[in-house]
Amino acid sequence: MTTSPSPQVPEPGFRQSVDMMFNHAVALMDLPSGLKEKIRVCNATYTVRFGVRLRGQIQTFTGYRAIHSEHTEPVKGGIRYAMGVHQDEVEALAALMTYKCALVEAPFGGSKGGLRIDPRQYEEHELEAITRRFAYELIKRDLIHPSQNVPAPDMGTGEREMAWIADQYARIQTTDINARACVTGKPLNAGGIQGRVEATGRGVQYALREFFRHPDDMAEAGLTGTLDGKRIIVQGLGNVGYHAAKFLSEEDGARIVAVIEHDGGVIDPSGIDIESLRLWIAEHGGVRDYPHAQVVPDGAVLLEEPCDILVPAALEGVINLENAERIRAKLVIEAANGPVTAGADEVLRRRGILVIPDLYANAGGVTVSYFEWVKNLGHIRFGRMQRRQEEARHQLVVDELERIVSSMGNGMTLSEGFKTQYLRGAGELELVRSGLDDTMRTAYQSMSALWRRRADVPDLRTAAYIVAIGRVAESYRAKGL
Ligand SMILES: NC(=O)c1ccc[n+]([C@@H]2O[C@H](COP(=O)([O-])OP(=O)(O)OC[C@H]3O[C@@H](n4cnc5c(N)ncnc54)[C@H](O)[C@@H]3O)[C@@H](O)[C@H]2O)c1
Repeated sequence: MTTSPSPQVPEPGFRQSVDMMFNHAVALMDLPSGLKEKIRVCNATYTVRFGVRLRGQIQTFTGYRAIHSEHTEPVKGGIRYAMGVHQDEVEALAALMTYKCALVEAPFGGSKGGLRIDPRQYEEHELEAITRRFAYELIKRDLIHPSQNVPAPDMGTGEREMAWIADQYARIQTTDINARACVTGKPLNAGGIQGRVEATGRGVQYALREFFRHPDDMAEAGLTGTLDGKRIIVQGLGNVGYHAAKFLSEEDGARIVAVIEHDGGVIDPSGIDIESLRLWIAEHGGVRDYPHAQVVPDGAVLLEEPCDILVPAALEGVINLENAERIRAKLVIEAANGPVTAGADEVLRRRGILVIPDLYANAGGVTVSYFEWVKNLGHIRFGRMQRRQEEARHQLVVDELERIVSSMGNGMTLSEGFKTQYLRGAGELELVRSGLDDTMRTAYQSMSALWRRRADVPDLRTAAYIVAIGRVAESYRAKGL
């Protein structure tokens, strides 16, 4: 492990970083400057403050819902529970949602929400009361609504919070037959879809598999072969990091050589057993004292260990101007949103370290959220065909889904993989995984092809932004502002 003094260079904030990445891309696009500005800005950010009586006194909470772009509605984006939540952060995350949805052709505009709270400080019944109150504030302003604004889980929230939100919506909007489609990431028994919990980590796996089918891109990173035996470091063993690490190690033969968590890191060059570590964290609240690998108190230094693939899957800004020169991965895949700052991005590029950008890498979550939303709106059950006569019914369902999707009038279609699997009578999980795989492969190909085709496009991130912004611009051209 190496250390060096921090350079005295100003680091842009998260929102400035996203703006800088956007600006790099639009500088290479032939779009009217007014339209560029319209696409860049966040349309609106709502701040709500509300009180909840807890432990005998009233506590006041602050929450946000940012709506970046309504070029397609509903707008979509997770709700984050963390102490660091603030307006700039939700606006940056909402902007990323706009570009992410456009890149993977999920028919949504971009939004994001957050509540400034440390969820670990509250009992479950307290969190339920706070979540229901926050949801109420958003519902009464149509900031949660099946056709207007559809949240999902993000850091600090999961199925449980989404179930409370869906239930709160149904209690208020008692006549809305589409109530279940007001939020995605719900538990199965509350209108969820199989494969949503794993979706973002699964998407990271599919993204890496597709990268390893592109020898020219691999050569840029100095990588050869397949995922088998590759050394991977993961930061954050939460929803995204855990599933990515689990699938990559169990199904692709990759070796997870280090894991970084909020209270430290663990390192073992021969490979870490992800299930055992996950269990330890669940029981002990962190990695400290984990007995089966070396534990390092300052986990962040493990970002700088040599590896083939670095998977930041926790916070934004963790690879920045302070440590970018010391990163020794060949490839960084941004499973989290915004883990590499705009300044660090340039340093990594200069040093030949390839970055697979967040707007693509973690798009698995919103992709499967789209399947869940369509399932809820269609009031159907995806599932295995029982009898021959059900074939005709399956075709009817596909036709109906196509009608729903095309009636949105944004040129979107159901993927061929999804339709084929559905007509074949595959189970819901197979359908979801095949649709996700299709989506991740197609999006990678569009991003990589543009990067290869245009000498002036410096990296995959800029290519991804150009593809995404081009689609948003096209939507404005077709429908007007
Ligand atoms: N959940 C999704 O479907 C989804 C979809 C797209 C993008 N993302 C992004 O992925 C990232 C992680 O989200 P998540 O849903 O997995 O959150 P999560 O809350 O499930 O997990 C986050 C993990 O990071 C750990 N962590 C917190 N601070 C840390 C630190 N300083 N160093 C190392 N680890 C730390 C936490 O202990 C936790 O295990 C976020 O950037 C989020 O926006 C999530």
